[in-house]
Amino acid sequence: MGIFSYMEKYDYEQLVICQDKQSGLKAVIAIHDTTLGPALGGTRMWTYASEEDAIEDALRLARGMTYKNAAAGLNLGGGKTVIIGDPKKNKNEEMFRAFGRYIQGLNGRYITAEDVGTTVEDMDIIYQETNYVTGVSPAFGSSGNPSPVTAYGVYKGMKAAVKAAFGSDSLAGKTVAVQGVGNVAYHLCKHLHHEGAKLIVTDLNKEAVKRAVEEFRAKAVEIDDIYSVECDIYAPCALGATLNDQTIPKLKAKVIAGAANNQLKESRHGDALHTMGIIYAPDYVINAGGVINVADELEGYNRERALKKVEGVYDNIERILSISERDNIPSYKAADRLAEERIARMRNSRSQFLQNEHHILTRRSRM
Ligand SMILES: NC(=O)C1=CN([C@@H]2O[C@H](COP(=O)(O)OP(=O)(O)OC[C@H]3O[C@@H](n4cnc5c(N)ncnc54)[C@H](O)[C@@H]3O)[C@@H](O)[C@H]2O)C=CC1
Ligand SMILES: CC(C)CC(=O)C(=O)O
Repeated sequence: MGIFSYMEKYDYEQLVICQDKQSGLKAVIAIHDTTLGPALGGTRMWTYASEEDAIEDALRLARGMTYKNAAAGLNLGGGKTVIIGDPKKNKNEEMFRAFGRYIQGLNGRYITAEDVGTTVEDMDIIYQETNYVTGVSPAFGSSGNPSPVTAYGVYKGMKAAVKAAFGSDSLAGKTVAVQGVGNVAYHLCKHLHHEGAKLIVTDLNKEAVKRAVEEFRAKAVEIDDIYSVECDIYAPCALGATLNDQTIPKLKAKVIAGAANNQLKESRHGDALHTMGIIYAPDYVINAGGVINVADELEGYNRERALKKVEGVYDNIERILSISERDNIPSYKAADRLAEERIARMRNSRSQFLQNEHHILTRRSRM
């Protein structure tokens, strides 16, 4: 499908292609929907197989942010950036300065933060060029790395999903298979270990696996074996699309609850999980802790207030799973419905306001 047809199909507002020869910056900023407010979403740096793959990833992730921010009750729209490159080899200061100027050029329509491959230090550099960046160092009055807070939200959401599946939200004695033990999952594993869960982990990065084995007595398995291990909960915490035709038939877990964005390869995979009776905590609802945390910066950051809001992920997952059960619909559909209804209500109330304003102006011109 051509880019314009794809953007039209899912109602995207804007796609910005940024390049800076000197620094090697090649970035794609996708803004999906700003009905609720400026588009907030992180910047991912990744080596993509093709430019088309990078654009598609930016678009898909941006739309996910619209739904995430709406479902979390934030007054923010959805956007995301991908920078094409290897975060271990291709970063430089000029690149993030150049990127910051592109963000500034959007004049507040898009606000960024961390995602896979970018760090607080990168945000600090962007901050030299624009105020439209969050997740900057606490030294600047900002909230710092969002990953531990995302993990806290995933932990709370996992408990709500476990309650729906097993009748109690305790994770003590439960076995959790964690795919990817990076920034978010490391902190998630800490919470799970502390509550007495047993951990099975895998990661492409052997150092990350070693740390989880040593600190949390996790059992390590090979990359492809994580889907078929005996466990109660599968926690996808690496990249997207890991719930697909190949993996779903292998799953033994009764609950899927993890941090990764865009876990379902296609919507029909969410339908398949529902048919199989697997409780799926919708990705953008359970992993909203990070964005809830950085969004708090927009009101003047208060850690305690932010964490309180993040605890609401438990209630949100509980609500969505109960709608899913009541209406016998897949949980991803229940979540999409909540997000879409909120956006539609706000769009409607805004257009009502404009209509009234128009009415008053028309009357005035007759006086
Ligand atoms: N950092 C945050 O606050 C948030 C992150 N997310 C999502 O959560 C996921 C994880 O994010 P982070 O922890 O920040 O990223 P990260 O890059 O620190 O961790 C991801 C880990 O997954 C590993 N990995 C990649 N492909 C793999 C595979 N096929 N099998 C096993 N391991 C694999 C990587 O080696 C890495 O250690 C991403 O999908 C991200 O978009 C969502 C919301 C907020
Ligand atoms: C990392 C977050 C602060 C925002 C984001 O991009 C996300 O939730 O995926």
